[in-house]
Amino acid sequence: MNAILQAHALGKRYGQRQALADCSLEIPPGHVVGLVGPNGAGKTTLLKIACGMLAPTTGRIEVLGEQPNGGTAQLARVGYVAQDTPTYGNLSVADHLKFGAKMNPGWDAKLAQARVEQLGLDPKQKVSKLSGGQRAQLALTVAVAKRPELLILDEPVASLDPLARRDFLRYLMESVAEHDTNVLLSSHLVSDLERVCDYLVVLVSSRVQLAGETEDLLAQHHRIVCTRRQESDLPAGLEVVWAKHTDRQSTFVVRSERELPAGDWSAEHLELEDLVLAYMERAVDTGRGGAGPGGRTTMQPTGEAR
Ligand SMILES: Nc1ncnc2c1ncn2[C@@H]1O[C@H](COP(=O)(O)OP(=O)(O)OP(=O)(O)O)[C@@H](O)[C@H]1O
Repeated sequence: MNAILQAHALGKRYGQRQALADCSLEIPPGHVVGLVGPNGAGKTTLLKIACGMLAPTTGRIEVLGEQPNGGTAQLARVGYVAQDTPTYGNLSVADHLKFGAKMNPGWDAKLAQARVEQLGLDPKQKVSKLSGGQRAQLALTVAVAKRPELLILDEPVASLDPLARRDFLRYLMESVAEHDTNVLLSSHLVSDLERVCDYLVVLVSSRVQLAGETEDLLAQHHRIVCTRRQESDLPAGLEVVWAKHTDRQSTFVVRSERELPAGDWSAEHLELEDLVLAYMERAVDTGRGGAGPGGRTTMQPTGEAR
C-alpha cells in the first residue's frame, strides 16, 4: 500500500511570504494523522497542496502514490473539507447529497442519508439557513460519503460546539474503522487530536518540527528535573528539545531513541499537549522554526521551571 503522503523538500511561497519550507515527510498508510501548529504555520498550505488545490513552489509530493493534481481518478480517491467548510447557500441539504452522488463514483447514499437523519438536518432546508456548525457537519458528511481512501480535513471541528465535536470525532473514528480510510486532519485542539490520531505532525513557522507515530513519540520523550546543570552535562544520546533553569534546578524535555539512562534526576513521560508545546516553543524561541526533527536547541535559561 502506498504512503498517505510523501513529500521531499516541499516549499510554497506566496510572493515574498514563505508559507512552507523544506518540508520532507513520509506518512505510512493506515493512519489518522493530526497536523498541529500555531496560526500561520503553513498547515492549510500543506493540506491544499496535498489535495491538488495549490501547486508547490519547490520540491515534490505524492499522495497515495500519485501527484495530487493527477486528474479525476485521483480526485475520487481524496476527500477534502476546507477550513471554511464550503457549501452552496442556495441549495438544500438534499441537493447537496444529490450533487455528491452525481460527482462521486463511490458515493455511499445510505451513509449520507443516515448521517443527515442522525444530525437532525431537514433535507428540504436551504443551506444558507443552517448555522455555521450545521454547514460544517453537512460538508463533513458529504466528504465521508464520498468514501475516499484519504480524507483531508482542515480544522473540521473548529465551528462545532463541544458535544457536536465529540460526536463528530466519534463518528469519524467509526467510519474510518469501518472503511479503512486514511485521515489527515489539522486542528489547534491537541486534546481532540489525542483522542483520534495515531500519527502526529507538528508544523511551526513553515517547517516540520516533529513527525511520527504518536505512541513512539510519547515513549521517546521525557521531562527530567534535576539540580541545575548545563545541557552539555547530560549524557550523550539525549536530544534536548526544551530547557528551563532556576537558580537551583533545571528542567529539560529530552528525546531519546533508546531507553532513558538512569541519572540523578526525576523523569516522567509527557502528555501529548506538553510534547507539542515543547516543540512549538523551541521553534518560536529560536526564531527560525528550523531546527527540524533532528535539531538540537536549548532555550534561554530564564524564569521558573515548570
Ligand atoms: N493566498 C495567500 N497569499 C499570501 N499569503 C498567504 C496566502 N495564504 C496563506 N498565506 C500566508 O502563508 C502563511 C501560512 O498560512 P496557512 O494558512 O497555511 O497557515 P495555517 O497554519 O493554516 O494557519 P491557521 O492555523 O491560522 O489556519 C501565513 O503567513 C499566511 O499569511
